[in-house]
Amino acid sequence: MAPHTEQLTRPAVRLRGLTRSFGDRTVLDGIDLDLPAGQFTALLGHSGSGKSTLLRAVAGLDHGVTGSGGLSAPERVSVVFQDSRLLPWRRVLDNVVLGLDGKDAHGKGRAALTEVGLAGRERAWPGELSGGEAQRAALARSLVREPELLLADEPFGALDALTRIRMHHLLRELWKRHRPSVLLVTHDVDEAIALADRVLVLERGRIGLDLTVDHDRPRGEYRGRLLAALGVTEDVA
Ligand SMILES: Nc1ncnc2c1ncn2[C@@H]1O[C@H](COP(=O)(O)OP(=O)(O)OP(=O)(O)O)[C@@H](O)[C@H]1O
Repeated sequence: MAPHTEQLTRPAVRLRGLTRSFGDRTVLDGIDLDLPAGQFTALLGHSGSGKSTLLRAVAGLDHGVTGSGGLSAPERVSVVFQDSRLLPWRRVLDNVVLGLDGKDAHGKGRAALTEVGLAGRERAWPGELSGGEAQRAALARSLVREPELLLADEPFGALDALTRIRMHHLLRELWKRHRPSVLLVTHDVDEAIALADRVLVLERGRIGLDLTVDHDRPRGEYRGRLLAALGVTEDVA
């Protein structure tokens, strides 16, 4: 990915009136949203609120969406899911460069694996990796494609707490270095505040809260507002 050279002016993603229904149930109800280029955005919401549906729409994977004003997203989009989706019958490096053209694909793949801390594991089989290592490999597979937009659907949801924290650092570092736009779907308010510069809450098919996070301010300020937007009180009897 090219180093960050431009200001956050040009929207990478632009949604106008994005609507998605399944039968008579409307899950996304006319969403208007701009994601500026290079911004790290997290999307929170209750289970079933439509987070993955929105992400799939932005990824161009859902042809059932409708909209009054269209949907635009960059050409180079990478998606990372909760499971790494590595092909078990291909070695790690081959997974990372799968489908990649160009004579230096393997060199780029090795560099990406080094960036995510997997140098030396190029010839391992996916089954030999831990959950965290597999997600690192999935991130390398995304990176090597130099995405303008990285979509991540609960990428750390299946990891233990310590591995999650390490992965948070890694993702934030990779983002700072390469500056793709990121849209991270998560259930975890603390993860959203730790990683993102903007946190959205999806509620009844709309963006119910749109919060800009200043990382120099105490996280508690944001935590309370986000939990309240999700209808959660912090008091434990
Ligand atoms: N292909 C589909 N057919 C029918 N209903 C669907 C389909 N995909 C999603 N839905 C419904 O749309 C709603 C939103 O689903 P979605 O997976 O986007 O929620 P989510 O916020 O990502 O949930 P979670 O946090 O549990 O992953 C759910 O009620 C789900 O059952």
